[in-house]
Amino acid sequence: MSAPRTLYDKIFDDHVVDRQDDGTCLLYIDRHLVHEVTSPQAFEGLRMTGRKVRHPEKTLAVVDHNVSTSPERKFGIKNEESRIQVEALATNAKDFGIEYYSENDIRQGIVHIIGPEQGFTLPGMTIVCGDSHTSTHGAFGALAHGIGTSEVEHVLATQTLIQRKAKNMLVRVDGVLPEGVTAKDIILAIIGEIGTAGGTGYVIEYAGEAIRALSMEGRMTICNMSIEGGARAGLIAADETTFAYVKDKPRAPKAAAWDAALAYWQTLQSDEGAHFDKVIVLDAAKLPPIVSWGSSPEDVVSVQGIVPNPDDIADENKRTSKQRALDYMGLTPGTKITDIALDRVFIGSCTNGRIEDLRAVAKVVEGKTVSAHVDAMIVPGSGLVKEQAEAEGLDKIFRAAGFDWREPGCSMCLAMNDDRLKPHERCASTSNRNFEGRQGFKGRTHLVSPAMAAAAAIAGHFVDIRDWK
Ligand SMILES: CC(C)[C@H](C(=O)O)[C@@H](O)C(=O)O
Ligand code: SF4
Repeated sequence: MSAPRTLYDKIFDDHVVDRQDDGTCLLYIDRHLVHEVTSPQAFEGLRMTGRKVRHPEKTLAVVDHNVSTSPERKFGIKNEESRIQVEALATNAKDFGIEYYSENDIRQGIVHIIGPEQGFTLPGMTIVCGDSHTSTHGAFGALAHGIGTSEVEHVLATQTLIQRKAKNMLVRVDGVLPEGVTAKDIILAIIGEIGTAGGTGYVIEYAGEAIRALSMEGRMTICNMSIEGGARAGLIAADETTFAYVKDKPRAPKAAAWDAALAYWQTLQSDEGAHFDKVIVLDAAKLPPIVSWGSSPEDVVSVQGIVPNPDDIADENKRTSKQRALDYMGLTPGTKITDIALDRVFIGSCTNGRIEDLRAVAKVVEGKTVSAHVDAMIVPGSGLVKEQAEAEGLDKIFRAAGFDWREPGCSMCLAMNDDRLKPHERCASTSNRNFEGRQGFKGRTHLVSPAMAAAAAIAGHFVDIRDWK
């Protein structure tokens, strides 16, 4: 009998093409997603050396970061820099024979939303993209992680990647989530617990009753933010929920190929007794809705809490950095989280821009009105999410409540397109990063779940969604 292995061990082993004595491995890559920001130099590299893309059919390109989310975008991108980057990807995709979703294609959207929608993302695969939030795809029991531009070129040319094995971490979330508490709150709580460096050198497998109970959307939210916890990737073993989501997706295997794939996918679980180098256990029943107060995703507190006091921190470096975060955020220690007033609300991103997120928002805001001093926008993660939301009449609910309903893209998750905060504007955001300047120069970001962002838009300040009527 061979030693018990983790899910990560199994997927890794199944993709090793070559293993050197020092542990350096060459891994086969099943799927490569490409966006406009990290690919131009990679394609340029291929051109300069006269190389082709090894497997165009295992590569999919989409524009997301730079696209405008205004309906006007069908008349062309105004911003010169963005237009050049978007046009470069269109040209590269054409020249190298790669399927490409332009901003006018219904299938366009954030790279980590469109992969799963198309069935391009499947269990057991190795998936890479020149983007840190590639960890999202781990929700399907796939080994998925971000790579740099030189690695993008390497994968384009060879369909392989040089990797060393990471360590195994298990995060087990037991129990049942209380009403109003979501996948976003679970992952924010985990990052609050382990810190942004807690996952460094690890691949995290999420397991336990609360994880099993999540939809694919919720699982993607969790795996998406593995990177904010410092991990190389996040994984959730595929199960009936996964198979039901994947089945009949455009690129999923069909007929006999489906049966064969399913038989393999069902073997992809951590074995009983498999070794994890680090184990964290959380009780879902004890989790509150969470709000970030600082400029790091680990700066989190319960919505019922207060802005913490850096003076209470013993470590001097940490104290200084948290004081700086408070100054940046314009917050005073001791302020109740529910007393923090907002200027902007952003609902979207690859963390929370899927249909289930929009349904949760609609449930909160139906028949209500956005606060007079809040500017609130909702950005579907893809054209298909937008189409589905509109088929369900969600756009009407959003518009009637005073939300701006936009075209798909990364939008105000990062200040790389027209959607951004003005200096000192304070925003409740469903995205994943709250670094200084992330949503715009001197902008102030508070990370929350979609339901919490929706309630904050209506009330004009944070409210405990568990009390929402
Ligand atoms: C622009 C891109 C390279 C970047 C990433 O790698 O994550 C972006 O998607 C982000 O979320 O900061
Ligand atoms: S939505 Fe945000 S986190 Fe996701 S890929 Fe785009 S910029 Fe990165």
